[in-house]
Amino acid sequence: MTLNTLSWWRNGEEDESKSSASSSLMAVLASVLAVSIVFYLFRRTKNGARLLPPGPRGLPLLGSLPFLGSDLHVSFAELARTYGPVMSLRLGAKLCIVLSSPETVKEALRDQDAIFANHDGPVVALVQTYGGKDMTWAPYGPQWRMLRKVTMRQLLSPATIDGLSVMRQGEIWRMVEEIRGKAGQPVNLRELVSAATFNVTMVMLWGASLAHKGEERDALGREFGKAVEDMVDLLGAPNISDFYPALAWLDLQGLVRRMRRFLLLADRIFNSVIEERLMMMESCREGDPAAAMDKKNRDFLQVMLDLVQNPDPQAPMTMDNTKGLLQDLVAGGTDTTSTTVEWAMAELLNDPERMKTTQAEIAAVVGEGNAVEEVHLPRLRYLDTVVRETLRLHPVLPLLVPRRPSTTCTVAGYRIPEGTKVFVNVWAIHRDPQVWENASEFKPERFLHEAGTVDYSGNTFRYLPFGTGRRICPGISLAERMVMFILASLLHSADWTLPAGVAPDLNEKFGLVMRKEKALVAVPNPR
Ligand code: HEM
Repeated sequence: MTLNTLSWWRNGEEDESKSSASSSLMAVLASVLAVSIVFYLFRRTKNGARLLPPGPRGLPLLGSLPFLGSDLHVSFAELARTYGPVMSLRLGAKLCIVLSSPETVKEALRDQDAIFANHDGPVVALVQTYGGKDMTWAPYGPQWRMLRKVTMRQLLSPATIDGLSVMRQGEIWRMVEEIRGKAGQPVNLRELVSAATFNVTMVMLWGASLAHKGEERDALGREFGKAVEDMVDLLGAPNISDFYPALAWLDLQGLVRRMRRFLLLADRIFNSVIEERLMMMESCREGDPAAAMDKKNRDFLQVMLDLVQNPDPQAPMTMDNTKGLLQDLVAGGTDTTSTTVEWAMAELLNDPERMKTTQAEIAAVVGEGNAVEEVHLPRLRYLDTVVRETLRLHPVLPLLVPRRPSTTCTVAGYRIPEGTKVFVNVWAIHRDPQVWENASEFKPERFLHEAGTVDYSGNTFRYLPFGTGRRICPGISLAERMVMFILASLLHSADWTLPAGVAPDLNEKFGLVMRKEKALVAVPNPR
């Protein structure tokens, strides 16, 4: 093209004066080109990084989109073998970076934590959260800080979590009853566990409003639980609007429309529980002692509404923030927890010896015939390693929540431009044979030997099931407790086997939350 352009200039040369004008113009063009090159090189040198990270070239307009399989984490891991632990590629119009080693993640998310503190949310996330009024999708800034502080201090603090243990226990014991009633029959463990997790989350969120509602509350749980699962799938669905932001207004796949339908349902439920609670609070103020809520056992909703009504001047909380946080806690707390339990059960069903070891420990700590209680959990050390190993092989968010650097920066000597979408391939790091011995094997014992060196804190960059840095999951201690409690209760209530003729399978299905491809079905045999 350059040659053609130049020949176009030459074709126009008719006499000497024109030729000299043309020479001057060529000189000007050459100077502009030279200055641009120097400026370009200088910009790259100033950032300390000369180039974008290596990566596949891709096609014009489409980038690498046509070449990626449906399991994005696996495609990224395969490409990283060729291009290295910092890789760049285009997905449609979007420049993306993939980090796939403990060193590069540490350099980005710890050493440059503030730059990488924005999540890069999909278009549908803003619809789901009243325009980003929640914590997960809020940009890193004052609103996020306020919501994070409130959540850590008031909702997910050890005191609040302890205060709600009786409520959790009640729900899990109901699940155990259901299992006993189905002895010898195949049970869909995904449905059972996600219903139980959802009920536990609901009682923690607005338990006081559910205390007397029996069947009505179970029906609500089923309807809302299924809707939340679909909503989480929508958050992870590939969306043309995310790859080509200029086309977002067309909503070509109708994903925004689907998210709006979910929001209508969520809003109806949130508004009705909030209105009911506000009426309760009003009666309480008017002196009706039956309406007063035990201060110690306040559920999450009560804590949030108290904050809306008596705002902390440094952290003013609005009704939209309340509903946004409810969305975060429902989405963040249910699917992640039940998916982890399902993977752990799938691994143990695949490994009967380790299933026996786990059950023997639970029986020794809890006692045959007794119900599991949360006080038993700290003594279940082997079960703890089973959970850690499950989260290593099956990190529920295999690419974490993508980040968006707020300024151009450098990782491993490469330039990471502001505004790119940065994926952290935790799945690949957790299965990297250079990082883990016998990386693809399920060996919980490795965590007995690694005790104290590998934890959930996000400071061990080869193990990041809850992420790292400022955006690390705020629900770690609740998640740990719920996963352990549900698993211990399942394993103590029955001897589980796969249905006759069914082979163990551990196939994954990629999504924001990575589930088993097929729901796990198993038979609870009386012990
Ligand atoms: C096994 C269960 C869970 C796993 C594996 C998990 C994992 C994660 C991960 C990987 C992130 C992203 C971190 C990052 O970007 O670095 C995250 C964020 C988050 N999680 Fe969890 N999580 C679990 C349970 C929970 C629970 C029980 C809650 C609350 C009830 C919760 C609430 C959140 C919230 C609100 C965020 C967004 C934080 C922010 O943007 O600042 N999660 N979680």
